[in-house]
Amino acid sequence: MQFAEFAARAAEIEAEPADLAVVSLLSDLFSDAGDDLPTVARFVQGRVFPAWDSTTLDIGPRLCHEAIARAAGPNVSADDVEDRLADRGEIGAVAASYDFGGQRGLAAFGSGEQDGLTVAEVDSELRALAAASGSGSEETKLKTLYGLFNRTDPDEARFLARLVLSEMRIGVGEGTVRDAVAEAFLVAPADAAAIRDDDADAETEAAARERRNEAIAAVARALQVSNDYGMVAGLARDEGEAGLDGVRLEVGRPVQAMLAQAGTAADALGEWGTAAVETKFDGARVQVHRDADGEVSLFSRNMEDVTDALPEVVEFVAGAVDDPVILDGEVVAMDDGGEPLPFQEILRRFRRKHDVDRMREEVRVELRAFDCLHAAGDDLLADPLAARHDRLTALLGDDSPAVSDLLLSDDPDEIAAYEADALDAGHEGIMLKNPDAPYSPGDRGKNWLKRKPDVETLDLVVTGAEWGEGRRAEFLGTFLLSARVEAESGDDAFETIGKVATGITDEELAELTDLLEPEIEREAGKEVDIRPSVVFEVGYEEIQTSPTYSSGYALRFPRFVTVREDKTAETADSLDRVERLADSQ
Ligand SMILES: Nc1ncnc2c1ncn2[C@@H]1O[C@H](COP(=O)(O)OP(=O)(O)OP(=O)(O)O)[C@@H](O)[C@H]1O
Repeated sequence: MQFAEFAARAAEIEAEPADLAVVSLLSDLFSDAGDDLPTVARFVQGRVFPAWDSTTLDIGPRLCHEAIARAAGPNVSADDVEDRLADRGEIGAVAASYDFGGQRGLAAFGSGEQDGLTVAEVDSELRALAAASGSGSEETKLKTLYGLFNRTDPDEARFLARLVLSEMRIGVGEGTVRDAVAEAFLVAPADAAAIRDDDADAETEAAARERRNEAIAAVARALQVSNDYGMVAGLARDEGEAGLDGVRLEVGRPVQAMLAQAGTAADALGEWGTAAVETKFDGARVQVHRDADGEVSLFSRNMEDVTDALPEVVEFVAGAVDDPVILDGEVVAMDDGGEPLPFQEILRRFRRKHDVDRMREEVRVELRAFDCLHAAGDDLLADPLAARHDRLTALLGDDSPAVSDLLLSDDPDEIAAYEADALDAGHEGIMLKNPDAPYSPGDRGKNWLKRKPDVETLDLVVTGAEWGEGRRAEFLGTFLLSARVEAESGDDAFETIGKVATGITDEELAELTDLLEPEIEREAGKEVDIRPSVVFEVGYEEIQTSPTYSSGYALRFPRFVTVREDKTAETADSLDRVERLADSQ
């Protein structure tokens, strides 16, 4: 498929306000995509790599602006691009506003043959770009990107710019892609017609809807297990539902973590009669994969590969497990006496790429596994928690400290005593889980409840900052924070809620500046806009309603706690949560 064709269809989808019509346009695009189907299914979501793959293009706004400026000609600088961005508000519109005068024009002038970019070419160039590393890689990336922009017309440039910055924003979320895959390849045309036809009789329509829902469920299950929209789209087309049903967990390919809601023992017992009670460890979520060759890999809750940062967990698993497995757990920091250390300590180890050996001496980490998703060829997602936990104990041993103790109880007093013990031992609280529930990846449902007495903090996204003054002039100082507003389409928005400047040491300011500077989108005097990507955990006294910030709320006495390196803008706290916390104060 020509990239121009992809861009035209993406523009059409973006302009379509009705959700059902978007699914239908997307389904047509998938049907027409031919060999490029997997790539197109990723591109519409602003992805080059599957969701499970933590490879990134690693292109910050600055690099993208520079590439656009180069392609736009010698009189255009990255600053000009940023000025236009301030005017137009969106990188796609900025890219489309320049005339890159690409090769398409030349080709049309010469042979008349089409020499435009193809979807496959854009994909392979971006993949090559992602693989560039080490010294000189910035320049390589810039050249590749410049080369691509140079060959685009304005419509293509719009979507290329958005794709490289992972900001596709055409109103296509994961649910839309799921429904469109089902509609394109699994729903019979007669059923699709019956659902659309206002005059279809009720029984026919209900039966058609049921079949459509079954098809969507088959796609959803395959996506949960694989986190690969491209592969699932291809399978749905080539092998139908039978192909999707055959998708299995693959050791080495992470799945999304099951999440928890806040809740109490009374909630748990009222709902399930008996609750599975566990310690809530104050660490970082880790998914452990050990393949048939004994190779161990570790992933964060964002499915990012953190294997190299945690060698002692790798060594422990390699020594303790003989079968291929996927385990879910928490990695915790311990002091020399085996007491748990605060969460901030584990963050000094997690995702670390340098000085791992030195840090290993400073902060000791251990695994606390609490779930087993796969063991020795068996996928266990659909099994009840109690059975999965038995499997975990069988693997690691009954009294292994690496396995969470699981208490099955229907007695509120017993649960209260368990909670008191957990807190006494320095843990964060307890988890209450439905012992009969399956493992539902990515789901923050009611089957896992978390209970912690600590004052609440918020995980907010940094969307702006101000350069400091005097001896802090080289550092970003005051940080503007935003809460996430979930959109059906998947294009989250971010609404401001406050600024934080308290609780940060000079050393931290330098680190935060290094972290945030590449994400700067615009500068005006001392103020900068920052691409939503870094998450701060922030404490506060109270949440107030306030007209000062776009969320309608403000934080009283906000203070910086830590950078949530294990979170991304998409997993930061939502405005809904802020509202709930404000209501419950
Ligand atoms: N025994 C356990 N079972 C499940 N999760 C646990 C357990 N012990 C600790 N956890 C951690 O608790 C997290 C859920 O609660 P918490 O609110 O602390 O996390 P969060 O990252 O701040 O928020 P959230 O996960 O709700 O977005 C899990 O993601 C996991 O990392």
